[in-house]
Amino acid sequence: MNAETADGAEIRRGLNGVVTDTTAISKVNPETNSLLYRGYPVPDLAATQPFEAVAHLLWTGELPDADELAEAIRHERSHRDLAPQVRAAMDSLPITCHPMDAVRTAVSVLGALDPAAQDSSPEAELEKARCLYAQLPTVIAYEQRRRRAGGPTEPIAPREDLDYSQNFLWMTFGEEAAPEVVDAFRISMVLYAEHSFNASTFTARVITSTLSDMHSAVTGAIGALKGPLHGGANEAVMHTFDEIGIRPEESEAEAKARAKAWMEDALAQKKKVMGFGHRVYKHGDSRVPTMKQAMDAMIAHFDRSEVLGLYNGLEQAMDEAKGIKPNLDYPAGPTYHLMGFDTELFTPLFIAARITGWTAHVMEQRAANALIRPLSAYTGPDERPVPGA
Ligand SMILES: CC(=O)SCCNC(=O)CCNC(=O)[C@H](O)C(C)(C)COP(=O)(O)OP(=O)(O)OC[C@H]1O[C@@H](n2cnc3c(N)ncnc32)[C@H](O)[C@@H]1OP(=O)(O)O
Ligand SMILES: O=C([O-])CC(=O)C(=O)O
Repeated sequence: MNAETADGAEIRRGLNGVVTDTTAISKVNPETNSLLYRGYPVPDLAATQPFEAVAHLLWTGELPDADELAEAIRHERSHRDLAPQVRAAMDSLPITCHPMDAVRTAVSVLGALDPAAQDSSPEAELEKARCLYAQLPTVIAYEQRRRRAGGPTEPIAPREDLDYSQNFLWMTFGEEAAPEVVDAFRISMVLYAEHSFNASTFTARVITSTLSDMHSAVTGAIGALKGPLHGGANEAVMHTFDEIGIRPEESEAEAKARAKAWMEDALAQKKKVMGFGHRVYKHGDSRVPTMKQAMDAMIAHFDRSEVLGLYNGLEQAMDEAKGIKPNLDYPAGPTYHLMGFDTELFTPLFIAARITGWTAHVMEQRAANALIRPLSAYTGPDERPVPGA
């Protein structure tokens, strides 16, 4: 819904359609329904690359060669531990708080503890990015365990013999995940890693543009990601599935019929259903086919065809009624559910992936900074006297 100011300037609400800057990090192309990270098609990266290589690509602009990848893997594995103050801060929070609040707090503490927090040189920023990416799985896995334990608990220590995805699942569940599960998890990380000027990345760039520090930018970005119109949608998708009812004894067709009826009713009530629609993609999210394949693999692995019934029922009814397509959060939610994560942990998993994109944007913004400060059209009262002045 755009408007005009009194002197004819156009107002683009929500910055809809406004190009605010350039970026060399990723290209979202709704015309061809494609997404490139540094020029590489993301489905091809998801099919072939470890998440460790994609992180390196986003930060440096190039895929690592064998030596660089070995070094990236070594760095990630040796920077997973948390300072005791981080766990103490998390333990001081009630488990009734949302895990996004706990992760946001942990990042804030990590920033406060970092002796290089105010050093924004490219070398210091890259090191901060790599450390945050290595530490966030430890934070998130601990938050999952703390919630399940009902309060402070012993974390499961990271294992240096496991890669990023294997170790993430190990620290969360205390057992080695099946290779199919590890691969689906890795794919989700690659797909969630980066998406140009989305709301959370833009938030990180706005904060950086004031010459604030990287941890502050990431803390703000987490706040932006939490909302259900953005990353919070993956959690909201699962709440929809729960509201419809997940019945493992049910056939795929029965589940599909119930989901279709639920969606028809929701749309008749003019509800917004999370996991559908996108500001940029209007003909489908480029990442959904790859994530759907990963979800299908989990459905087959855990033998849960009723989840596919719910998925297809909602998608079909939305398409028939409004032609609105699913976004990445739609297949990601049920995938994380099947892997065993609590629903409230889904958006923190998005953080673990997007930390790579956010920090790449912080570095790009800083390298060619301009304070981000748009204008507004004033609609309050005309000038008037203060009583008694
Ligand atoms: C990884 C990500 O962050 S992807 C995004 C995750 N967010 C969600 O899934 C939340 C649900 N989706 C939405 O709210 C929207 O599609 C957004 C916010 C993502 C994009 O929205 P915008 O580009 O601002 O479009 P807007 O919200 O104006 O929608 C345009 C029309 O489609 C409808 N629409 C869009 N999405 C949905 C939806 N999920 N359910 C029902 N109707 C929808 C709107 O009601 C509107 O209809 P109208 O013109 O009759 O009023
Ligand atoms: O691009 C957006 O607006 C939201 C999105 O899909 C993402 O951040 O991955």
